[in-house]
Amino acid sequence: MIFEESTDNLLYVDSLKTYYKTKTGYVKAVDDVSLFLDRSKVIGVAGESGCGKSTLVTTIFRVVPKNAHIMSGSIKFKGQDILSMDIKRFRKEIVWKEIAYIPQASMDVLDPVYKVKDQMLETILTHEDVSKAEAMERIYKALENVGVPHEKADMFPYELSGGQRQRIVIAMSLLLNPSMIVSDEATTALDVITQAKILELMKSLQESRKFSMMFVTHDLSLLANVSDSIAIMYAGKLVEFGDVEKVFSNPLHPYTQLLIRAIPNIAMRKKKRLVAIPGYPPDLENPPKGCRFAPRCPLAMPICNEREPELSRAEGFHYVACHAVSKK
Ligand SMILES: Nc1ncnc2c1ncn2[C@@H]1O[C@H](COP(=O)(O)OP(=O)(O)OP(=O)(O)O)[C@@H](O)[C@H]1O
Repeated sequence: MIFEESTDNLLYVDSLKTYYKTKTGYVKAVDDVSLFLDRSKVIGVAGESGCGKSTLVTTIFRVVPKNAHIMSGSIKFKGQDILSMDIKRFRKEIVWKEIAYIPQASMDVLDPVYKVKDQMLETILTHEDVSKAEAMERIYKALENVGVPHEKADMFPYELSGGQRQRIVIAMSLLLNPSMIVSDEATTALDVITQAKILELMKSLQESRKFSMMFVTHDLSLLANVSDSIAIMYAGKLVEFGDVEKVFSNPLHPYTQLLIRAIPNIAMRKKKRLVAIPGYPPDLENPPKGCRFAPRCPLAMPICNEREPELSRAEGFHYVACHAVSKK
């Protein structure tokens, strides 16, 4: 247990291991990950495709594929272990009501054969004992909050644009006033202008409604303006975790440094060339013995190929798992 549990923690993930069983072994998709999210705060989880972000999210929601195994660890929400909770109770009391989900593809939440209002009604009526009229009033208010006209409630999802659908999913996620929203690449499929608007909307709703948010993305640049803390994942491991200002102004892990240097900056473009990270992430069925980033790391030392670095505190709320940093 690296982080001491506190009453400020809304979500507390401790030493979580979620592996996928294959014909030849186990894919170590989330491998000993610990992190926390405080009440009314935003955590950004970033890393390249395949580093285990979605596996972390599906483990929290208990919707992992059949071949996934939670090997060890725990996830606490408001102090209660949600992995060992009875699944029916979890679905009734936690999903949507306490933790809501905004996925990358809004169609994963919106059923194409039902009108928007019918899906929103169902979300309310399966969890709460309110009249249909009351529920409709809440739906219109929720749509207003995300800038979608009332008449769109009578449409089918395919009659709406991608941005409108994403706004509706955001409205749906807030219908039951959850304490936490998990957004998994929720803006990735949108054009940059719509993406910026949706991000702004999510941030302003988060500030006014004071829910916590886990914002998962492969695009680190999106996190600077929305997050309070940042968790960087690499090949199933958490390699850096800390206060957003600290991570952006003083990235400690060589992988985080490269990720930040890979962010395009229009103002800097003439002076600085973008740096692509050489090589590929390892095979998670047979990851390297020591640090999983060592084969791509410009600072790798012999110990990095031998021993796995542990996440440890650098200073204040800033943690890193790197032998080169702990040697400094
Ligand atoms: N059902 C599965 N069976 C076996 N391996 C899987 C399964 N689902 C995912 N994986 C593997 O687990 C690892 C983590 O995948 P995951 O989808 O969690 O990563 P990610 O960071 O969310 O990637 P992306 O951004 O591309 O969605 C990858 O190596 C992936 O190939």
